Amino acid sequence: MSDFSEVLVSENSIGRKLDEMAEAIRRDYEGQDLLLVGVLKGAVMVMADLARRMPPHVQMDWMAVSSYGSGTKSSGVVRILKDLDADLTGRHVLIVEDIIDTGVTLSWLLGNLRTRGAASVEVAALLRKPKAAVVEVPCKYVGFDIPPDFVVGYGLDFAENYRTLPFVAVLKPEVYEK
Ligand SMILES: O=P(O)(O)OC[C@H]1O[C@H](OP(=O)(O)OP(=O)(O)O)[C@H](O)[C@@H]1O
Ligand code: HPA
Ligand SMILES: [Mg+2]
Repeated sequence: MSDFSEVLVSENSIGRKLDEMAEAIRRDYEGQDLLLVGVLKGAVMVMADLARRMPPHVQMDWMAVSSYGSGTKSSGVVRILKDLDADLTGRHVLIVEDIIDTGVTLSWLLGNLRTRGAASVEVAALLRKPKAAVVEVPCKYVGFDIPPDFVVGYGLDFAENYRTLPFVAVLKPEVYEK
């Protein structure tokens, strides 16, 4: 029996949306020094696919933060597990995220990165759950607004599983309630 109640965003729709987002980003940052900051682990897929649509002087760096642990509810406490290698002074930074759910992670991360002297700090997120927002986060590039269900796939996990799926699906509640 499938663990999913529905495929919410297909592999093809993700590809087409990333084409649009990448074009907007390329246009907005043309001729500027752009650093993409991926938030591990969830943003691995979106970062890899977005970065491949960027010109060659766009750079990537990674930060690992975690607030969900192995469950489906935000702990509300964000921990840095790995910090950036890059110095952000004077750089245009675009945080790349898989999902904005409560907004707690990004709101904390924006606050943190904005203290590091960057020329600008903006956000690109593939998914956003407007009805789950606890904190409003300014997000310049959004792929899809989705309902407040727990989703997995394309980098998103439940207890580290399902990240490898090429699509985004709604996880049946009986999978995480057992
Ligand atoms: O808007 P929020 O409610 O804060 O949720 C969004 C964050 O939660 C997930 O990360 P998680 O903490 O599960 O770590 P992971 O990326 O390693 O799965 C996701 O990748 C986002 O970073
Ligand atoms: O819906 C979600 N699924 C997986 N990880 C998440 N982290 C925040 N929201 C989610
Ligand atoms: Mg997670």
